[in-house]
Parts: sequence; C-alpha cells; structure tokens
Amino acid sequence: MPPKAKAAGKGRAPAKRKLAEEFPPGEVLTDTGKKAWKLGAPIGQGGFGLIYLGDENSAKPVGSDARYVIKVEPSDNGPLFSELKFYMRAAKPELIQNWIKSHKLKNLGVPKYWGSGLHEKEGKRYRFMVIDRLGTDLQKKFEECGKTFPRKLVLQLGLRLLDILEYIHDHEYVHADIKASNLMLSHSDPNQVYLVDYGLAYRYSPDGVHKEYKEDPKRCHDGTIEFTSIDAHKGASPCRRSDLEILCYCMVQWLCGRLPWEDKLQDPLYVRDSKMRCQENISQFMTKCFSSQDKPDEIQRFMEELKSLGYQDKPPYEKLRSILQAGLKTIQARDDGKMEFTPVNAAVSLPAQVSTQIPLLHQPGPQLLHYRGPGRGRMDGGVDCLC
Ligand SMILES: Nc1ncnc2c1ncn2[C@@H]1O[C@H](COP(=O)(O)OP(=O)(O)OP(=O)(O)O)[C@@H](O)[C@H]1O
Repeated sequence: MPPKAKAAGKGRAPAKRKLAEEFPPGEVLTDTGKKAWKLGAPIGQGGFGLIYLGDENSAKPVGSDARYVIKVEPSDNGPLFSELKFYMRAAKPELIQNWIKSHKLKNLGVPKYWGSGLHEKEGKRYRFMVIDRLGTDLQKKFEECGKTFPRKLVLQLGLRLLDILEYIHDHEYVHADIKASNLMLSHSDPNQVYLVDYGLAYRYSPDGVHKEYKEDPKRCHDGTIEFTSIDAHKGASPCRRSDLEILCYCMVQWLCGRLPWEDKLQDPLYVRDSKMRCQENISQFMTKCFSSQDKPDEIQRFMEELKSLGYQDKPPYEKLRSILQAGLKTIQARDDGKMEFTPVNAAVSLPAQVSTQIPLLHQPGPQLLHYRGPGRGRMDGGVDCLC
C-alpha cells in the first residue's frame, strides 16, 4: 500500500509535530560557542517552526536589513535536528569559502551556517540554528513568469545546481528534495541562487562508505511526488543519481510547464511507473513534453547520461555541465551568471498531448504532494548529540 500524502502544497509536515510559538522581537539566544544572537520579526513558517530575522546581539533592534535568519523549533523535532547536522557538517563558512576558491567558482548556493544551540523559555526547550538570510523563492518567480522559465535561465539554474550538488555530494550528503520552492535568491544579489531546506537531506556516504541499495516499503515515494527519484519511489535511500534525476524533472517542468504525470499525483504508483517508462524511452518522453521545434537536445543527453549511472556511482559533473553549456550554445547564449526571470512568449508551441489540456497559463499550480515516510527527519541513527 502506498503511504498517504502527508499534506498538499508547500506545508508538508506531519500534523502531530508541535509548532514553535512566536518569540517577541528582541529575544536573545546564546549558541553553543557562547555567541549571543537577537531575534527580529518572524518572516517564515516551516512545517515545524518559525524563521525569524536575526543578528548578532547588540543594543540595536534587528532591522529589516538583517543578514541572518534564525530557525527555531521545539527541541524534540527530528527534521531540524537532521537539517542542523547537515549544516554543521557541510555548511561551515570556511568550508564553503575554501571550496569556492579551490573550484574557482564565483559563488556557491549553500546557505552558510553561523551557529546553533538550545534555548529554554517557560520550561520549554527549543533548538535554533542561524544561517544566511535569503530572498524570494523560485516557485514565486515561476508563477510570476506564467509557469515556464526561459531556456537560458533553466540551463543556468541547472549549472548552478550542479555546482551545489557536487559540493554537498562531496560532503557525504544528498538533498533529495530539489524543487523551485526550495531554491531561493540571495537577499542582496538577484543573480545568486541557493538550495535550502535540508530537512530531508541524507548522509548517503558516512565517512566515505556508501550505503547499500535496499528497498524499504515504508519509505516508498519519499520526497515531493512529481519530482522524486525512481530510487525514492522504490523505497531506497536517495543517492547522488537521485538528486540529478530530481533536478532533471525540475528542468523539464521549468521548460515546458508541466510533467506528463502531473494529472495523477494522487497515485504514486502511476507516477513511479510513468517515470520508469520515461527512463526506458527517453525520446518518447521528450516528444510528450516538447514540440519538435522546441525539443532541448541537452535535456535528452543529460537524461541519457543519468540512465547509465549505478546506485553508488559518482556522477560525471563536468560532463553534465558541458551538456548544459552545449544547450546554451545552441540558443546562442552563454553562462553570463545573470538570472533573467522574463516570462516566456505565451505562444509556446506544445505537442498535442499537452496542449489539448487546459491552456498552460490557466492551469492550477503543480500539486506538491509530499511524502515523508516514518523514517524521515532522519536522526542519523539517533546517536549524535548536538548540544
Ligand atoms: N535562509 C532563509 N532566508 C529567508 N527566508 C527563509 C530562509 N529559509 C527559509 N525561509 C522562509 O521561511 C519559510 C519556511 O522555511 P523552512 O525551511 O522552515 O520551511 P519549509 O521548507 O516550508 O518546511 P519544513 O519545515 O517542512 O521543511 C520558507 O518558505 C521561506 O519563505
């Protein structure tokens, strides 16, 4: 039996979790390194807690230009615990800075981790984490653009995500939930994109030892149903190829507006089988999604490259980058680092199967069904202590 969807839309946490109550602006939290942080206004709500503007503690109140956000959740909630483990292991500022330098990158879209700790108030314990403050998320941008992104933008997003994924994979983690609502623009630079929400991130290779392939029926379809990988549909823990497969589905959706299985997201087995058929016959999948004159050859080549990857294989990041670069060349564009969120001409020609449905601009938004099996919000075996 497939598990039931936990929730539709962006909110996707099991209802039983406690939501952290709102703290007043000015509340001071002290991290494990004895550094004091001050809370500002709450600016976001996750499934388990609130996100506040934040800054280093000083006499000044935290303004709307704050450089940090502070995520606060009841201390017994698993997802912040596992997200925090990711940030502590892989998002220390010097680690990211060294990678940027050694890989000659302009930037790397992983929010930096600045501190964390436990905070007690009125007999309740909260866990908090300080990370970079970011701006708008790409799902909003996608909707503003009429639910298709220009090809140049998609290829540039793909290139930025390859950089991000190569980094997090090299640091023993996979993200497992890449999607527009988990991509955010920098607060200060509209050309920088960040991958957020590491609540489902999985340490696929602790101390360099890759997890074995094992299907667990309780974990089937973990992730966001339309984008999740075939590995996840089968209940296997996500690996590096899973992240790239998810990225590929995102790029297809951004390019043509919808994925062929979006009409039946309530049926996870149908979604799984559609993805498996797509992998078996990539050309046919491309024909379903794109008209002959709009077919992006680079996406087909990208998918073919992924198809040959084994569960434990390291993806050929450089080759994948060159495939996306070749796509930019085809449209006489280059990776100039500029993220241009311009609506695509409404008269995009679509193949018959897709265009016979509701006109694209009037379709309801993608129904983000999120599965989080009982094993999610992983505690890495629950043996680590954070504070
Ligand atoms: N670094 C950030 N800077 C600015 N706003 C952020 C940042 N991270 C998250 N947000 C905002 O806070 C909201 C909640 O984010 P959070 O990562 O807690 O939740 P989520 O992705 O909805 O949920 P979940 O807790 O289920 O994983 C986001 O939708 C976003 O608007």
